[in-house]
This record gives sequence, structure tokens and C-alpha cells, in this order.
Amino acid sequence: YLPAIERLPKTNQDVEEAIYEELSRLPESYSRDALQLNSAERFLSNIKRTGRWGLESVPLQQLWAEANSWPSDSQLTNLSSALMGRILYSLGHARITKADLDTRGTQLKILLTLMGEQECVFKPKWYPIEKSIEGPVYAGKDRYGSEIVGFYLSVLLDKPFVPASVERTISLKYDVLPVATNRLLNVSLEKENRSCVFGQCFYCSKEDPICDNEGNLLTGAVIFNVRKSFSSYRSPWQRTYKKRKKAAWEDSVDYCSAVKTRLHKKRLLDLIDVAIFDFLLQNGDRHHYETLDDNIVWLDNGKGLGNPYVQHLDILAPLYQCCLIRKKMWQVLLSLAGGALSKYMKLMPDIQNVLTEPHLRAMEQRLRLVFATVEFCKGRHDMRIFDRFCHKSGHFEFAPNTSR
Ligand SMILES: Nc1ncnc2c1ncn2[C@@H]1O[C@H](COP(=O)(O)OP(=O)(O)OP(=O)(O)O)[C@@H](O)[C@H]1O
Repeated sequence: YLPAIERLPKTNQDVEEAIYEELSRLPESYSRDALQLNSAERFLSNIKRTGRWGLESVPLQQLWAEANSWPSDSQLTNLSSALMGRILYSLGHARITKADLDTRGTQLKILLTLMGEQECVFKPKWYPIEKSIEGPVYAGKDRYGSEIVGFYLSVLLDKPFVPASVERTISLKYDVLPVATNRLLNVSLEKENRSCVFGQCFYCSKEDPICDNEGNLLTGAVIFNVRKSFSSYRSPWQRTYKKRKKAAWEDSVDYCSAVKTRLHKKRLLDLIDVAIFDFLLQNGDRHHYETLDDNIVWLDNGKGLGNPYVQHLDILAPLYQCCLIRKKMWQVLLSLAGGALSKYMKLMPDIQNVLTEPHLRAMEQRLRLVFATVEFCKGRHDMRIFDRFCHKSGHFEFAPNTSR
């Protein structure tokens, strides 16, 4: 055996190999029977409260007013609201009264206004859900299902920072173009007798429009548009998006010490929370992050669910380079072990339309990789580092040993 110091990984590749080694001997305790998740149970029972989606009639204006009152310093979405089911139902069914270009971001999206004056973002379905996206983690166009599964995953993680998101099938021909603004009409066309929109964005082109199918229908994600302004920051773990050029974080195992000098601890722990969420979802394109009242909001989750046969462990770099995790996040992750993640994901509304079995299995495997990463950190560092958590005051504290 090498002395401990010589066994310390020198590159990120060594770290990833060490994590896989930990995975191969992950303690049994990480496979214990699934626990009951109170937050998810509450969410599900609220959805079912008044029929499948909460069909009792509440005026739409009142409903949207409620949803718009949620975003604050502690949440974007009130996951325990009794009106949640009704809001999801309305996102999926309320009449579209206006449709406009959404020029934010780099990918095609449409800004819909629903009856009752609620704006939402429509991200279309570009691929069948079974399609595996090859190439780098950021390859391909948005996956609409990733936005929806991202919302459900935020429920399971008890992190209310993802806007409500549902699957919806609309008709460009009958629902959208008749109420479209001129600027949206200007970027629409007819192709082989079907209505299409090519939009206006970095990756938009007339040659690559999104179109109704032969039945004049188009499926996508309808995402509640949060009426707040966010501050945007470059992620310290941003990729270079160039094959031959590595980012600083990819080149050094000790990268986190530099980040710690620039960011306060709460922000760092927030970034680690998001990295875990992104890793589970395989959302590897968080080049920037946005905050509301100093909390990171988990917007733009459309690059997940690309390839269920690849893990992209480097999305977890903030965790394995800093070896810090918020205590609450850790406890929630433990409660998802032993199959609870799959069990609750399968209970989410219409999940089979957006999440395939291979993707769900991949999420389970990634959860185990998160556990293996924590085991790696425990082996490499003093256990107290891993046990650190953050008080509201922003100071690190040492918690009692939480090993299982
Ligand atoms: N549901 C929403 N509520 C409020 N703002 C939103 C919402 N969705 C997107 N935005 C805003 O629009 C911006 C662009 O959206 P998004 O990141 O989803 O698009 P994108 O095309 O994937 O962008 P990029 O390619 O730059 O990642 C976000 O950074 C955010 O500021």
C-alpha cells in the first residue's frame, strides 16, 4: 500500500477513477429499503386532492396571482401549496390568448400567454424520448422532458427552485398562429402543408423549424414564467465548449481552493446543490447561473436526459473538488436511496411520457455515484469537512458525525 499522501489523486481523472472504485464497494447502508418522502407525499396528495389534477374551479386570475406570490428569497414554487394540482392543470389546459417570440437564451422557444394573463415559456419536443444524444454533454437541442423531470426532481430533493413545468400538446396552426404577434408570425412558415416556427435565436434557422405533425399538433414543455428579474453570473465550472481546450477546473484537482477565495460559502453550497441536481438529470450545460435574492434559481434544465448510457461524472466536479455538501441536501439524498427515487418519480403525473426506464435507471446509478463521491471525500479528507453545513449566518459549522 502506498502511503496516504501518495495515493492522493493528482488529476480529475484519478478522482473519477477513485469514485468508481468507491462505487464498487459502496456500503450496504446505501441500498436500504426506500423511505417515505414527506415532501413528495405532500406534493402528490395535493395534486390528487381535488381529482386527478385538482379540477375544482378556482378563477384563473386568482390561481395565477397565487403562483406569482410564491417567488421569494426561499422559493420559486410553493411545492406544498394545495393549489399546486390546479396550477399544473391550468398550465396544461388554459386557453392560449397570445403567442410571442421569446428571444431569451440561445434555443427556440415561444412565449405563450394563457387565459388569465399568465405568461409561460414553451419549449418544443425536438426528439423522441428514446433518442440517445451522442457527443459532449451539451450536445443537441433542448430536451423538453428534461424541464419537466427537472421540476419533479426538485420536488424529490425538496428544493423549490424550479418553476412548475408540464407537458402540453398544442397546435401551431389552431392555437398559436391565430393569436401570434407580428414578430412571431414573421418567423413562422408553412412546410409541406404544416405550420412551423423557426424563431429568432442563436441556434434558430429557417432551415430548421419546429412544425406541427400531420394532425396539426406539437408537444412540448409549458414552463411557468417567473415574473422576477434575476442576476446572472458565470459558473466557476463553466466549460470551454472547445474539444481541445480545457477549462481551469478541468486541469486542477485543487480548483476549489481558488473558488473559495472568490465566493462566500452559502453560494458555494448552493452551487454544489445545483451540481448534484444537474448530475442526476445529466444537465451539463450550466455555463451561467442566476440568482434571486442571493439564492440560485434552478432555471434552464433542458439539456438533461441526453444519453442514459453515459454518466458525465464531471458535472459533479463542484462536489468532488470541494468535498462539501449541505447537511439538508445530504439527508434528502439518503432518503432517496434504496429505490425511493424511482418509486416517487414513477408516481409523478404523466411521467411515462417524458422519462424512459433507461433514463430512470441512469438516475439511480448517478445517485449511487453521488454516494460514492461522498465516500471518496470521506476517505480523502477529515470527516468533519464533509460534515460541514451552513447556517443562515453564512458561517460554516461542524455538525456531529452523520455517517450512517
Ligand atoms: N420559466 C422562466 N421564468 C423566468 N425566466 C425564465 C424562464 N425560463 C427562462 N427564463 C429566462 O430566460 C433565459 C433563457 O432561458 P433558457 O436558459 O431556458 O434558454 P436557453 O435557450 O436554454 O439558453 P442558453 O442556451 O443560454 O442556456 C434564462 O436565463 C432566464 O433568465
